[in-house]
This record gives sequence, structure tokens and C-alpha cells, in this order.
Amino acid sequence: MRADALAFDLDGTLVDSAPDIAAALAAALRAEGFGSFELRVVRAWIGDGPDVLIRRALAAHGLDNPAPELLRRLRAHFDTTTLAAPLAHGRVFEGIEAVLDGLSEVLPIAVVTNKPTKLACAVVQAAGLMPYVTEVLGADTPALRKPEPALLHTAARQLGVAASRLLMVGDGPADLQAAAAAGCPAALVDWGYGGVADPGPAVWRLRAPQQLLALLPRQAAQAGL
Ligand SMILES: O=C(O)COP(=O)(O)O
Ligand SMILES: [Mg+2]
Repeated sequence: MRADALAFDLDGTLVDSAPDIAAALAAALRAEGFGSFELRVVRAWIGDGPDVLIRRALAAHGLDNPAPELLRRLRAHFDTTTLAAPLAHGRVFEGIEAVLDGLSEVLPIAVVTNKPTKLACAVVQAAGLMPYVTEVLGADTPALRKPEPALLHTAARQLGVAASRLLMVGDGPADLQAAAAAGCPAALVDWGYGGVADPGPAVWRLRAPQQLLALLPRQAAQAGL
């Protein structure tokens, strides 16, 4: 595989942030008088950004058409909790930091996430991963959200590579669909929040972050890995 740049998904790929997302969601729901949900349940709702997450939680409470004002308040509460403690309960996945540390010496790396940019930057910062990352691109409007290819097009442009040389590494269906739509190669990680039934033959499978080095032998050798 030849890649000249990497685009990493954030939640479920670089960081196990589900405990923080579940805590922020629970705090927002409780403030509005709704019950919260178990981590196992919330984990399966992650991947499409906080607005979709909140809608899924409300739908689970039987509210399929929530008032825009309620959605706005829940999202504001969710953001405040996240920004106050972006990664208080979660952690960087084992092995990620070493791989980013090595590969960032030899190729540019972007984070491409369905989190809004402000929240994504706070999480990347709290995770200690900012030094390895050239760009953090978040989905600040619904049109930017993966599976749309827009953020990957922006990442390729800003990192100065063709989309066909930008490897998208993610844990969910939106990551793979965005990569396909943008013309990027894709790798699916096994340690994330899942939801991909069959990634298809064109997608690489990673069971551990170190396996990325085998996909990029030239850069791994350059980085001395
Ligand atoms: O659902 C989210 O908050 C964002 O998810 P992502 O980083 O996996 O795109
Ligand atoms: Mg993800």
C-alpha cells in the first residue's frame, strides 16, 4: 500500500472516549429530567457526532421528534461537560501513541472526526496527541459529517496529497463510506465501537495499532520502527 498521509478517526480509533461521551450524555439528559443509559448502550450510538447521539438517546426514551430547543440545550450541556473534562474517564488506546510518534516523523497526520472541531481539539489535547497531528478536522455542520467525503477532501488538500494517497483509519461504517466516497484507501480497526458488518475486500483490517506499520513499510523503515 502506498500512502503519503494518514487520516485518523478519533472516537473508537485513537481514543477510547466512550466513558466520557456516556458521562456527558448522562449529565445532559439528567439536567432535562431524562434517565441515562449504560456505557454498553451508548458505545453503539457513537460515530456520527453528538447531535445524532443525542437524537438516538431521545428516541430510546420514545421521543422521535424532539423540540429544537431541547436539542440545543442538551447539546450545550454535553459540550460544557466535555470541554470541562475531555478525557477524564477514557484513555488513548494501547499502542497508538508509539505508532503516531514514529509515523508523524515521516508523514503528515490529520484527525478526521464527526465530533465538532472544538470538542475534538479538546480531546486530542487532553489525550496528549496534539504533537503528532498536523490538522484536526471536525464536523461542524451536518454536511461535513462522514460518510460525506468533504472532510477527507479538505484533509488531502491541507496535507498536500492526492486523496488516493491519504489512508483513512477508522472504526465505523461512516469512516469507510467517507473514504470510498473521497477515493481514499481505508483501514478498519478492530478495537473500536464497531458497526461494520462486512468491510469488503478493499479495506485493510487492523487488529492492533502496530499492524499499521506493516501496511506502510517504507515509512516505518524511515521512522526506524
Ligand atoms: O460520534 C462522535 O462523537 C464522533 O465520532 P468519530 O470520532 O468516531 O467520528
Ligand atoms: Mg469512530
